[in-house]
Amino acid sequence: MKTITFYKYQGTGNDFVILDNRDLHFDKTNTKLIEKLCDRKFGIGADGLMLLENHDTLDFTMVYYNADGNESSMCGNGGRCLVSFAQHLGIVKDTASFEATDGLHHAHLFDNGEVSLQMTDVPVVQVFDGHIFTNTGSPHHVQLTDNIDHTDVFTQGRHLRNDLYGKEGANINFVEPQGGNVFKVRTYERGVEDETLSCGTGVTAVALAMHSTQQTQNNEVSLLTPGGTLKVKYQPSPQGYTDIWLTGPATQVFKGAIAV
Ligand SMILES: N[C@@H](CCC[C@H](N)C(=O)O)C(=O)O
Repeated sequence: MKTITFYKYQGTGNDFVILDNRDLHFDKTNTKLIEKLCDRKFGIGADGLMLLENHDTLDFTMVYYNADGNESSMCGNGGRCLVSFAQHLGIVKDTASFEATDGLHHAHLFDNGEVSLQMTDVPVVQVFDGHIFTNTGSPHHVQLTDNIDHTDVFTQGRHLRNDLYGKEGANINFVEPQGGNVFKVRTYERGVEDETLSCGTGVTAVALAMHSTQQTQNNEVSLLTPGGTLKVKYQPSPQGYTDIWLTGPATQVFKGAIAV
């Protein structure tokens, strides 16, 4: 029987199966297997699966799949977890540089287990009547709500993801300002097709959306998600937002082997 050695990580409750694929042993075309490994009843269980692979000039390459088994766009919490995994493997110490689907990322690792990840620059934040749309490495819809604890994120998120964004979809974020520079956020993720406990590119989109619509004047905000607190820093400019950093915990949960 064949087994796959895996690691399970979580970043503010957004959880991932991670495989060390530096020897390229994993069959990336096996969508069904990726979906099964992420299945919470028939597999390990996760919001997504990542491969850590070699890179010619940087520390490593990140390959990201959603829980539905399909390769997707950037995952901010996943990127932070993969940086922590690279440190576990001894590939990096307290800084890292890697390539993901949206380009080059830099990261810092701190002694308290937090990881800061530089996100892609965001040239455009589109403000519509009732919502905001931006791409922070992944596409995000941001919508204000006045009772986030009682918002039906699954039903409303699924509806918006399908009816407004079609087959390609988008991630749907609900946000409620808490006063000061603090915002409560809940996210429906495409590819998971459910609410997750936190979404890194999602809270980044929320931070930029709140700044663009003058809900905050600050360059650093705290985002309270069901899985914990993340911080986003950014520099606004006439060209959009640059120097964007996502910071929060990234934790190894366990290591295991699964029969496939
Ligand atoms: N959880 C991620 C986002 C993962 C990608 C997303 N589901 C998509 O397909 O756009 C994050 O932390 O950013």
